[in-house]
Amino acid sequence: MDLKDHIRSIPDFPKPGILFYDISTLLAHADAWQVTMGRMAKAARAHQPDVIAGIESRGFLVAAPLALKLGCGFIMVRKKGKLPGATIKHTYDLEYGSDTVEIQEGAVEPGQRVILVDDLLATGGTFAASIELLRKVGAEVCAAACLIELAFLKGRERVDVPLHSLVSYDE
Ligand SMILES: O=P(O)(O)OC[C@H]1O[C@H](OP(=O)(O)OP(=O)(O)O)[C@H](O)[C@@H]1O
Ligand SMILES: Nc1ncnc2[nH]cnc12
Repeated sequence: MDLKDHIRSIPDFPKPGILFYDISTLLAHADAWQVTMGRMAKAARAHQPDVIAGIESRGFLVAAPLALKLGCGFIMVRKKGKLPGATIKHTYDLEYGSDTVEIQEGAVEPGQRVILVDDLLATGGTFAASIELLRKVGAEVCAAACLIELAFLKGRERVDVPLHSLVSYDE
């Protein structure tokens, strides 16, 4: 199955000049979602993770089912101000705008193998910031995975762990 057949692209969202890759159509298609999660699980399993970390919000849609499929725990990398207790923050640039991600201290046991998962890799700022946060709380980030890679933005160069993407766009 070609997953691209199930991903819509919408010009000029959320800003002029941005071609937005919309996974709503893929998630709404039972077979396409099943195939997506099967492929991601196959790539992820090889790294023998203890924990799957998902990035808010679209990343949760992929990361939480992946954790269930692999029998791993799931932890959240969230936008600022959403997590209770002691947290660590990092601000970074997006393809459109900027954001701050946050993780709870103690979210992982020191040395636990964590795979970081998001729906889409654009400039790589979100992955790079989240990897930094996970390391600060003692995780061993063994891999990263996403459904869509915008290869022309070269975000992969900012990710210093093995990165799996299921679908790649060159423009
Ligand atoms: O590689 P980058 O340039 O950092 O961009 C990728 C990030 O941008 C999108 O999130 P967005 O901030 O739109 O939030 P959402 O998941 O809550 O929709 C996407 O889900 C990734 O998390
Ligand atoms: N072009 C894009 N489409 C969908 N989500 C994104 N997140 C960052 N860039 C994006």
